[in-house]
Amino acid sequence: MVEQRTIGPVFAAKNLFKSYGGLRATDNLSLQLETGKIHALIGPNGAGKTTALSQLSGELQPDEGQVWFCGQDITRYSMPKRARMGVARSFQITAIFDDFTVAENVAVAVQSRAGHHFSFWRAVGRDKGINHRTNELLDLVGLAAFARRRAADLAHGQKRQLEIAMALALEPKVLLLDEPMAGMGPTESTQLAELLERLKQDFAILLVEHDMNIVFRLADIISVLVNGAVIASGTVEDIRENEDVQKAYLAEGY
Ligand SMILES: Nc1ncnc2c1ncn2[C@@H]1O[C@H](COP(=O)(O)OP(=O)(O)OP(=O)(O)O)[C@@H](O)[C@H]1O
Repeated sequence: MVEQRTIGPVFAAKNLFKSYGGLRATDNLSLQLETGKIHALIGPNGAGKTTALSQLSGELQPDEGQVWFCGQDITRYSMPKRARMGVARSFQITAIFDDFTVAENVAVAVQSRAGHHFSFWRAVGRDKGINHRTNELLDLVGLAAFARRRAADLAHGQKRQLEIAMALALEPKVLLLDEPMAGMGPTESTQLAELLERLKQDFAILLVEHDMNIVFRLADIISVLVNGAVIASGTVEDIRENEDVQKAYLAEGY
């Protein structure tokens, strides 16, 4: 678990811009993430959510602006470097090995964090420290009962739980979650929402999510993107009542 707390924002985007030809996909985007809070980024299709997330994770460089993590300007750092520092993007940096068991997948992630990248064939499953941490993570995400199951045989929602366990193995401070509920039924979504509620006290979380019920349930702060720009930012109540937001969503036929 992450014990260290940072006062103020752990992670911040400052005045990001990104254009594709004449199209401004990110238009002066600023936002802040704090430990213990879920900040949801919402907006109609094509509003620029994925483009924004990619600049935060390091997959994409902004044309202008900065990304800060724990007081450090990380704008020019690659995605792997940011991940090593503690900025985890789910669900794109974690690749599940289908033929490994659930526990083996988590153990590989734990071991890679511990720095044994090249010896995992020999040591996975034999190192007590790694096994202990693996079991802790499986408990945390609710997969302890499935530890010995082949990863390929998990249900869709359980794979998402496994991906979260693998992301947590890297001991991040920031979780950037890219539509975690996509493709899930109501029961699986509810389970994942409960997991995020359990996790949130220890992390600064950015949630890009289409499912408004989930957003309204989980978010402490919501920022609404339209044409790459934040048109409103505030609490669930602020955003529900905001006329510009209602118009933007109505225009899209929501
Ligand atoms: N590589 C690219 N080249 C050109 N245009 C792009 C590229 N990536 C995104 N865009 C455009 O930038 C805008 C924002 O796209 P983005 O995928 O970030 O939106 P989004 O809010 O994530 O959409 P959705 O909710 O549909 O996933 C869109 O108009 C999109 O067509």
